[in-house]
Amino acid sequence: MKITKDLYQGSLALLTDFYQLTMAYAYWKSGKTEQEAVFNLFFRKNPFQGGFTIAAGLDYVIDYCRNFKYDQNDLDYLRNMKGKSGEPMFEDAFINYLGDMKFSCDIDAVEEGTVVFPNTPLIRVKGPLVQCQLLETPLLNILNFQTLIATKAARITLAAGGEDVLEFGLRRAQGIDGALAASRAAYIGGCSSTSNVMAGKLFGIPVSGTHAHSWIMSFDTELEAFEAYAEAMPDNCVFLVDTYDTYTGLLNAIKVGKKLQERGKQMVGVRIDSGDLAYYSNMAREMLDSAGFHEAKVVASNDLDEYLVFSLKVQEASINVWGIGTKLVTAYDQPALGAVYKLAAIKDQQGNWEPKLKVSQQTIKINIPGFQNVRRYYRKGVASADMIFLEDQQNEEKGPLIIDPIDPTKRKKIDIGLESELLLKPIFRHGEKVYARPEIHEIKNRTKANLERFDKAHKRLVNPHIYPVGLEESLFNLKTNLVLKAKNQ
Ligand SMILES: Nc1ncnc2c1ncn2[C@@H]1O[C@H](COP(=O)(O)OP(=O)(O)OP(=O)(O)O)[C@@H](O)[C@H]1O
Ligand SMILES: O=P(O)(O)OC[C@H]1O[C@H](OP(=O)(O)OP(=O)(O)O)[C@H](O)[C@@H]1O
Ligand SMILES: O=C(O)c1cccnc1
Ligand SMILES: [Mg+2]
Repeated sequence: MKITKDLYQGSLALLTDFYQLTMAYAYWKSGKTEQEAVFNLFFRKNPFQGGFTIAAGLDYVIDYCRNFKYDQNDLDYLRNMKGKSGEPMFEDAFINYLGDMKFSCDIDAVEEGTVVFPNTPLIRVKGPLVQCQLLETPLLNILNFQTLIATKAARITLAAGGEDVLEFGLRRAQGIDGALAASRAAYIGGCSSTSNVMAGKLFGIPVSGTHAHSWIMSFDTELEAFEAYAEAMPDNCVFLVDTYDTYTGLLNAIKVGKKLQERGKQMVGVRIDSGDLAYYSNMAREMLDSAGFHEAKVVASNDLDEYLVFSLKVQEASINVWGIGTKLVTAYDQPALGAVYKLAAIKDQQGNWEPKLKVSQQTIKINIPGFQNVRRYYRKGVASADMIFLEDQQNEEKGPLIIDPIDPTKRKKIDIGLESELLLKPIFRHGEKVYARPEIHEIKNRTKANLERFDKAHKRLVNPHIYPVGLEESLFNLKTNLVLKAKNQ
């Protein structure tokens, strides 16, 4: 297993776009490597046309930054890179500089499992320009995917109304790493367990599983297959009842369930993986109930997503547990979040922060300049607005006005004295971790608790009400002036 061994145990410093290294070299040649900069990572639109997003991936980022070091193999690889002329791409002194580089940034981030919205920084990286730059690609790689999948899982589990959702995605996930990261993020987003045993081992996620059609097909009869399974796994019997005929399958499951009872064991439930899931789940419930198996679960699977879960609920299907794979772990209807990482400010020779702006014809693509933080306000315990502000201009007493970054006619006055919290928490200071990494179960609980603090209107699957996120007035003015200045250049 050379590939996986190299992937997970070697240095990940080269897991980056080559242009980060060409820029790093050019920064070094220009004497700019140590100039202090601040970058923000944010996305522009909630995925799946939804009304919210769940932040995930920070724990990977922490690992990545703590281990950020070019090892000898990395340096040799770079030393051997040749330009078009056949000359080495990078001077030796630069390679040595990379070898000596020690991660020394300040990082502030939104904790995993937090509900987040477009345009607010999920991560703020402050430090030497070259280090901030080199972190762009890996940070985006990690956070884009895990945040996307955690959000998908949250949508699905909301649709399931608190019932168990089992993540079954490994076989159709985007490769090995995609599968592992997806299982982790799906758990954070609200799934109860994963079928991916390695994810269970690596992340401490509960693992669960039933059995496949092949198990049934390997016997002469379905009944024999159920009996043999019950013999082998008396405490873990979820019988897959649809291999031949679901009605007969249910009769067989009940027969074996009764035998289990005689042994003092309980059948956990049945699984239905084809056909009309509303019709067959209701049939299963009725048959199980009349046989006295009131506690037995009806598990359903087969190409499910949040919309089908919602529809099956409306149809009053008797499903208690949802097995969901492909559409969850591949984020089927939106395969990328589209978060970006932009320079927001740089320190000038005098040590003053100079806000930076990337202009664009599309207003949505103009970044928010300056050294920012985000404050979330709650009214009677319910989240009511997020304010992006310049960290050195906190003014709590005033009762700020927030202005929509895209449509400045949308404004909201925040009342004085509302409960509030800062969303960006200190993670690293001068390269040292200052954040206690929470357990994955704690993160999952945060997702649930966070979602409960938002109005239903933001959580519905289609046409959600847009949650207000705005720029504090002085930040809005700064941005507007910079845009006007840039356009007049
Ligand atoms: N009551 C229902 N309402 C809406 N969608 C449903 C309902 N029951 C099942 N579905 C969905 O309809 C699709 C049916 O899939 P498909 O056409 O592959 O049939 P199938 O039953 O899986 O067939 P096969 O037995 O060949 O696997 C699946 O995505 C399934 O989740
Ligand atoms: O449908 P998903 O959400 O991806 O969930 C996982 C699916 O994987 C398994 O069968 P598989 O699809 O491999 O075979 P089958 O459809 O022929 O049963 C399982 O029975 C589910 O149907
Ligand atoms: O345990 C299961 O039932 C399972 C696991 C993976 C994929 N489909 C089903
Ligand atoms: Mg299938």
